[in-house]
Amino acid sequence: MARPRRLRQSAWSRDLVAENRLHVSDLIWPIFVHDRDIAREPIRSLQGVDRLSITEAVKEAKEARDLGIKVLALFPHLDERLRTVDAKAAIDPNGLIPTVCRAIKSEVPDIGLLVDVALDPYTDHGHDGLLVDGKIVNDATVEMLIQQTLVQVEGGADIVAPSDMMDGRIGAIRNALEATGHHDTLIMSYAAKYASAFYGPYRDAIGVKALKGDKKTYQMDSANSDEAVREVAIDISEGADMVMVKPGLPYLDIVQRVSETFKVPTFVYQVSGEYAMIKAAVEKGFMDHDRAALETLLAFKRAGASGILTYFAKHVAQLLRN
Ligand SMILES: NCC(=O)CCC(=O)O
Ligand SMILES: [Mg+2]
Repeated sequence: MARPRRLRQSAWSRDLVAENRLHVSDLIWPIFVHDRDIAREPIRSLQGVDRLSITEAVKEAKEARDLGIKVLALFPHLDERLRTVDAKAAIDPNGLIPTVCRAIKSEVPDIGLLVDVALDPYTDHGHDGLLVDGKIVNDATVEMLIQQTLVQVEGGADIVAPSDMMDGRIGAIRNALEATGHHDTLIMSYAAKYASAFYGPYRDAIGVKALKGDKKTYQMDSANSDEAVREVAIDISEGADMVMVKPGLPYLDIVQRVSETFKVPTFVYQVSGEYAMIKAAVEKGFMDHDRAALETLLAFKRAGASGILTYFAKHVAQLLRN
């Protein structure tokens, strides 16, 4: 008689036949850095996540490296006065992110640094691109993204991750990297990024106060799946080394479809709202923190993800080590 339960009868037999496993090297840890003189500042909507000073970010990079985490993703929280309609702080060679990259690379050269390429932390309106007459203008934004890429790469970033969803930016960034001798810089494209309600706490983390309108003219419509395949195909053809699907859990079907269709390294971002939901439910006593975190991360592996950006990364790296 077929008794699938035979294989489930003990921990050792379940482990023996497990089809997927979560490893610390699957994790990319996003951290928030600010330009203030405060070592750590809690983020109200992201329990357990703080904005860090540069010194503190270097300390965390060392701890992450020692835990076996391979890559940190860096996100800036800028002083209000540096957010402008032209987002010029994004292309400052001595800006916050290039400075953090230099600081981390000088003390922890063996951890990979992934930087975001998008204008939302730098604009006064909170959009990822330049806003002209109520519209996000594509090609002028791409020119800015090229400059933003180059200052970050010159600061020491290893992976650039355009999260803006402008058309043509992967090709333009790849050409600029080649033309400036940065042949080895990796591009992880946020190729299928959906206009999502789950980014709320992230906006709080980077200090976007009042987003004007929404991002539906550039981020994808959650109704669509074929469109994700077209977006990924374009970004690969333009020179992306790795692609990303975002958010994570509500888009597992897209993760699976992209990884199966293209066979390129496919990453997934377990975004701030997904993290915050688990934290809130745990706080209410509705579920177990570590089991919920590990189960969601394993689900991404099962769907075919090569790696996961998650605010749980450091904690889970500690769990996996024990
Ligand atoms: N470009 C990075 C993000 O938009 C992160 C979103 C989130 O964690 O909600
Ligand atoms: Mg695209």
